[in-house]
Order: sequence, then C-alpha cells, then structure tokens
Amino acid sequence: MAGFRDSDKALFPIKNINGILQLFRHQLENAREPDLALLSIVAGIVESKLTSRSAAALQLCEPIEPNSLPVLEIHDVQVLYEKFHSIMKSNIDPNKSNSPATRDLVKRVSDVIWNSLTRSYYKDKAHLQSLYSYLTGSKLDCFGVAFAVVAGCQALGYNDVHLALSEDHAWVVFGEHGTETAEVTWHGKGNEDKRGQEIGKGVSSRSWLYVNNKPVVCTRKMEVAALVSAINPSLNATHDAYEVSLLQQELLWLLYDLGHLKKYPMAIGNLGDLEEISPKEGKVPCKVLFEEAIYSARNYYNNQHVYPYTYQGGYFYRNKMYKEAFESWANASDVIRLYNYSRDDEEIYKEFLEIANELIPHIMKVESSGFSASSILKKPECFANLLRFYDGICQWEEGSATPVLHIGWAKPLVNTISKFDSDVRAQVNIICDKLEEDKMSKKNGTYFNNNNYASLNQTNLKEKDLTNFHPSIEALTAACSEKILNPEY
Ligand SMILES: CC1(C)CN=C(N2CCN(c3ncnc4sc(C(F)(F)C(F)(F)F)cc34)CC2)S1
Repeated sequence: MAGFRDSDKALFPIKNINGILQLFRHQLENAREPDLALLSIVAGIVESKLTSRSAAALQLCEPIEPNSLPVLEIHDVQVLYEKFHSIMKSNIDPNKSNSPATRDLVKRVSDVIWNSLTRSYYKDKAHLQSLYSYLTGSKLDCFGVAFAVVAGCQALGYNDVHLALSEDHAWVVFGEHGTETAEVTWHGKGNEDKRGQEIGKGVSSRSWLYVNNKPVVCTRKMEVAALVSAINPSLNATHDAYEVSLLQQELLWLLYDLGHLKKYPMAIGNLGDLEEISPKEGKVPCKVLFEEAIYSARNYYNNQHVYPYTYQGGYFYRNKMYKEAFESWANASDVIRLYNYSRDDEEIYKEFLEIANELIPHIMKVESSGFSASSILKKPECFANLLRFYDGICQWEEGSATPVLHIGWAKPLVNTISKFDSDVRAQVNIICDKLEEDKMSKKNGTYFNNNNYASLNQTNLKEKDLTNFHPSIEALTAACSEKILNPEY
C-alpha cells in the first residue's frame, strides 16, 4: 500500500524546491509504490501558490529569494489527502481481498469523480490537472479526470489500474493481465463521453487518437512522470512562473535519471523543451533528448507516434536549422500517413496545418530573400523531404471518411514547391518500387519503407516515376517536371 508515511511527514515543512525534490525522490526510491494522491496534491499546491493572481502580483513587486517557495505545511497536505481518501472510501469499499479491479469498479470510481465535478466550467483552462484542483475547486481537465481515477483506485487498493496515454487522450488499463481497457474521461468538445466502454476496436482504432493501439501504458512511476509533465508553469498567456518551470525540470531529470522516462516519449520531449530554454549543467543536451524521444517511440511504440518528430522539428525550426526541420517534419508525416483522419484528430490536424501553412512558408520567405549557395532552395534533399511531408498528409486523407486538405493548403504548398529551381528539382530521383498492391495498401498497416522513397542522384525527375504520389502531389510535380522536360515551358 502507498500512503503518507512518517518518513514523508519528516520532510515537512517544505520551504524550497529541494524539499519537494526530496519528497518525490523518497516516494520514487522506496520499495513501496509512490502515492499518486500525495504527489498530485503537493504538486498542485505549489503550482497554485506560484501561479495564482496574488503570486503574479507578488512576483512583479518584490523579488523573492531564488528557489524559494511559500512554506508548505504538512497540515495543508494532510487535510486534502484525507479528504480524497474519504471521498473514495465513503462511496466504494476498499479492496480488502487484493483482487484485480473489474470494469464495474473502474466505472464506479470514474462516476465518483465525474459526479463531484462542478456542473459547467471552462475545461481547457490551465491548472485543472491535479487533485489539488479537484479537491479545492471540483474542477478537472480531461487528463485530470483520468489521473484522478487511477489515484482513486490506488487509494482503494486496486493496484492493477494504470493510466494509458495516447498523444491526445487518456484512459485506463486494468485486470489480472492488465489487458482490459476502459474509457474514464471525455475527449474533445461536444463529443458524448464513452466512459466505461473498452477502447475502440472499430474505426476509431485507426485514428491517431488511439495511436494504432500503441499507447504509453504507465507503471506507478510513469504515472508520477505524467503528473509532473502535466505541471503547468503558466502565470498568464505570455509568462511562466520561473520556480514552477524549474521544479518541473528538476522533477523530470529525477525521473529521467531513475529510468522512468525510457518508455515515455512526450515526457522526454517536455524535458527537451525545458532544457532548450535553460540547459542544466552536466546533463545531455536538448538535441539528444529529442533524439531519445524518437528512439523511444520507434523502439516501444512501433513508430506510431507523431509528437517526437514535431518536438524535434520545432527545436530545429527555432534554431534556424531548416534542412533538419524538413526531415523531422517529413518523418512526422510518414507516421500520420498510415492513419485514417477522423474528427477526433483535430489536435494533430492543427499541428500539421501550422507546419504546412505557417512554419514552412516562413522558412521559404526568409530563405528566398538571401541568395547564399547554402540556401535550402539549392538543396535537393530539402525538396525531397518537403514532397515526403506533403505526400504523407495526402496519404493520411486517402481512405478517410473526413477530408484533410482544402484550398487553404494548396496555395502555400504550390508556393513552397515552386521556390525550388528546376535544376535542384531535377536532382531528386523519386524511386517508387512497383511493390505488389497489398504491400502498398495502408489498410493492413504496412507500406514501403521510406528508403525506396526519394534517393538523390543526378537522374532527372521523370513523370512516369511519379507513380505512387497522391494525385495532387503527382499533378504538382508533373507540372514541375513539365518545366524540367521543357525548360522554355
Ligand atoms: C511537439 C508538441 C506540439 C509540443 N508539446 C506537446 N505536448 C505537450 C505535452 N503533452 C503531454 N505530455 C506528457 N504526457 C501527456 S499525456 C497527454 C494526453 F494524452 F494528451 C492527455 F493525457 F490526454 F492529456 C498529453 C501529454 C502533449 C503534447 S506536443
């Protein structure tokens, strides 16, 4: 059993970030499993005290000494901890027989949380992810509900209930073999919640939202990593509370050093983003962290996750490493091409839309103003990666009930492709082996590996080679190759 142990209590009152680190380290390094309710309440109190309006006012008028926190008294934590346990135990009998959870039990825990939430509130607001928010404001966001269900099950002694995470949704796994799944929270806006149901076997399983059934299935310690990742340092739309950001970075390093981020690509990516802003002495650089997140997704999740590549692409973009950014984004597109676009996939749609219609056009603008030989407009591999990027989005659309592309995509796309001169485009040789039809099909989840894709050598781009691009890309590159074959065109 977890629990608020005397050795935890001895660490209070906590006056600085180091004290919080000690509590988390103590919870993570001891044999018994970390207490999710305790750690979520502590993280939530600290975040609330340092990001509330009064904190903002305070921050602006008097500089508080570095790394200091408002004193965290044990009483503040204990009251909320006991409250959570009594909410759970007054509605559901603790697991005296130490048996695995049932679907009915999971649904009842989800109902206790669900029915105790404020009737209507702005679900996307910041700071609604922790048990502190639940216990003091009866508000939780979508992730917060799923986390509270897992913490509730732990408090009741059901240690088989664990958090499962895709890139934009959370649910739980449970049962003797941890193979049962259940929805416990809502997703998106205006969608009827599917709480209690098992995770889609139908069409929804082909949508990015369920990552082709390759979610991050958390251990208790990875659930701590999830609550740490969910810490939100935002003071307002433009500023972060420095101490909260530093605490999150230190906690992520603690989890990283203990090996609990190995199978959690997004948490590694979050650490990479924090490291890029303020690198910590003696730690691996953020560039390596973004590579490790990609390795983790390839190694443990069959390369079905998009975000590791957009973490890396964003890093390259911010650091003006545009050739590398194109490669990361093309790799992200190679992941999404296997999925069918469904209306639940808005978040990743917005991600690709921003890359295609904001970031790439910005790069083309700044690059076409200069005439340096090193410009990406002279590099055929940039052209090849851009084609791969666009083609992945086109293939994502193919076979989907919901269209992806619309006229708003075409103008930036044409604008981008036409910035590359014919002599550069001619150096891209697109070889698409005529693989037998079924291998090409994305329905059975396989497709030619991308080294058949665009190898660069001197032969010309020939129209007949463009056999496997999506029609719109084919038309565009045919138009381009028309220019190549008839230069006076
Ligand atoms: C490359 C990016 C645009 C930068 N930040 C990204 N994040 C920020 C952090 N983030 C996350 N970071 C750690 N863990 C999780 S679990 C999760 C979720 F499944 F969607 C949940 F649980 F429904 F909210 C999201 C998420 C979501 C993705 S992707």
